[in-house]
Amino acid sequence: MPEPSLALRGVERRYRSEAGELPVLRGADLDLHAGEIVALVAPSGTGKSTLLHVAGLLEKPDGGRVLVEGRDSGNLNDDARTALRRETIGFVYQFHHLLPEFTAEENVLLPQLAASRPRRDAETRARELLGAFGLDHRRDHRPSRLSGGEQQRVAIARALANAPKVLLADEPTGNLDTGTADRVFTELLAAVRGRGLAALIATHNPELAARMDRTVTLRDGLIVPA
Ligand SMILES: Nc1ncnc2c1ncn2[C@@H]1O[C@H](COP(=O)(O)OP(=O)(O)OP(=O)(O)O)[C@@H](O)[C@H]1O
Repeated sequence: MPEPSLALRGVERRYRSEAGELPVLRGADLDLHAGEIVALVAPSGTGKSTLLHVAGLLEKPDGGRVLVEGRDSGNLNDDARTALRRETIGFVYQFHHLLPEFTAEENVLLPQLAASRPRRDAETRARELLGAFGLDHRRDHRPSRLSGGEQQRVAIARALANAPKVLLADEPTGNLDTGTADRVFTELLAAVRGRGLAALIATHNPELAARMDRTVTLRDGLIVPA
């Protein structure tokens, strides 16, 4: 078996507050291989977002390890971890999180410039990606002038901008009406499959989960088959 694109090994995450300590992840394990799309379906408050943020190197685990293509993120300083995240992981949120003062094209361009891609290459890639999501005519629009479905398509294009190996998504179509959600989700799956990425996608929708390769859930802070 080749090395997983993303591996969680005994990942722990707990939140501290005045009320005490809340252990959310208590030793979570996961292997996610290239070409594999996994649904994460679990009740509200069980830790899906926490898991995605830790897996996506946005939050550090309190224990255990997160390995991306075999590289242990725990051994890296903050800059190196940010660079690893930028180069290997794309993240799609429920609410698009696009930068409001920038156009669609600029939103897809900026992560590439942050990763030191030459501007001309980055512009070409941003246009290709927006074109692939049917957004040629929306390139120069700011997010507020886009529909919800268009905003999420731009967010997906942005997540793919640095050609990641792993795509993580937290309810990526949870904010859209049913018909739009279905279309955007179909496009997301096609983009992930076409690129052979490893993906972990949180959803509350069993029909969307059924379109992925397998489903996992969170139980008592562990990742288990659903
Ligand atoms: N920064 C934080 N500080 C303190 N507690 C937090 C923090 N983030 C999350 N929690 C708590 O940790 C638990 C898991 O939260 P998380 O957002 O990961 O759940 P979730 O499964 O994604 O929920 P939902 O489906 O409602 O989005 C919840 O009880 C939440 O209140």
